[in-house]
Amino acid sequence: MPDSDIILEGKNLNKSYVDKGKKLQALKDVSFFLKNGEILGIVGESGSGKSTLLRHVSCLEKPDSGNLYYKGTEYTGKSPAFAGAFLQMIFQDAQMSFDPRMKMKKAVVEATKGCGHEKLSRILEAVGLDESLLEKKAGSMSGGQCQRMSIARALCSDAGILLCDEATSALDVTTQAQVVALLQQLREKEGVSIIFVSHDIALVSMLCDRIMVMKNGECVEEGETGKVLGNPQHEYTKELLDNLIE
Ligand SMILES: Nc1ncnc2c1ncn2[C@@H]1O[C@H](COP(=O)(O)OP(=O)(O)OP(=O)(O)O)[C@@H](O)[C@H]1O
Repeated sequence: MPDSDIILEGKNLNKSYVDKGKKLQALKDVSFFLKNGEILGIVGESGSGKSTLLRHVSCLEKPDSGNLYYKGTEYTGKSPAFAGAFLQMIFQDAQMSFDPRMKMKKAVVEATKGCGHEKLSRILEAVGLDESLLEKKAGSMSGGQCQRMSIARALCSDAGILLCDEATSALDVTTQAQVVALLQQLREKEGVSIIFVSHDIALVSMLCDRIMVMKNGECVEEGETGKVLGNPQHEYTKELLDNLIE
């Protein structure tokens, strides 16, 4: 694919935190790219910097150094609202991401600055939710329904990129499979591009076109899923795969 197919890019991102007087570098010169319509998986053990990277990509945090680009235009240091026009985060606990006092209809339409009814109906159908759920509040919906609704909310906003942070980790196996199938379908039918962060390498290998492996804030390996998993170059990737087989 030519470079013009790259929709999102991060170059040499660095971020340090000071915790109890100790400096911790959570991102060490991390670079990545996401092509249009691609699903990029980011794997790595707890604390490797996956969520930190997504928070930077979505402008919830600013890097100490490094640059972010959307379709070749730099957006480093812009606001989360600015980034929200082209990307949306999907979190692990979808229920918590909704105001418990608010009906879904208000929550979704408000967050998307008045998504029209026709579009909302089409998106609800695409994510496999009945329109009657719009009258419910988050507390009276299942985890799977809430996660689908949070994906619907993201799609209503016209963002073409979804950043999924352990988005299926809190779901039971059946619901997890349904949400994964939905993400694949959204990529095929709606051309959505996705970064899928997970500690579950088996799930990532099933869903993602490319994989990036993170360890201690660094990207240690990156490439097409089949190539990385079929012939891992880094010891850490080999370890992750060995753990999977055991
Ligand atoms: N605001 C912060 N202040 C201090 N340290 C932080 C902050 N945010 C993240 N960290 C540290 O940065 C490192 C990376 O954390 P991060 O949450 O990105 O890892 P992760 O790979 O997403 O882990 P998990 O899979 O458990 O979610 C961790 O050591 C974490 O404690």
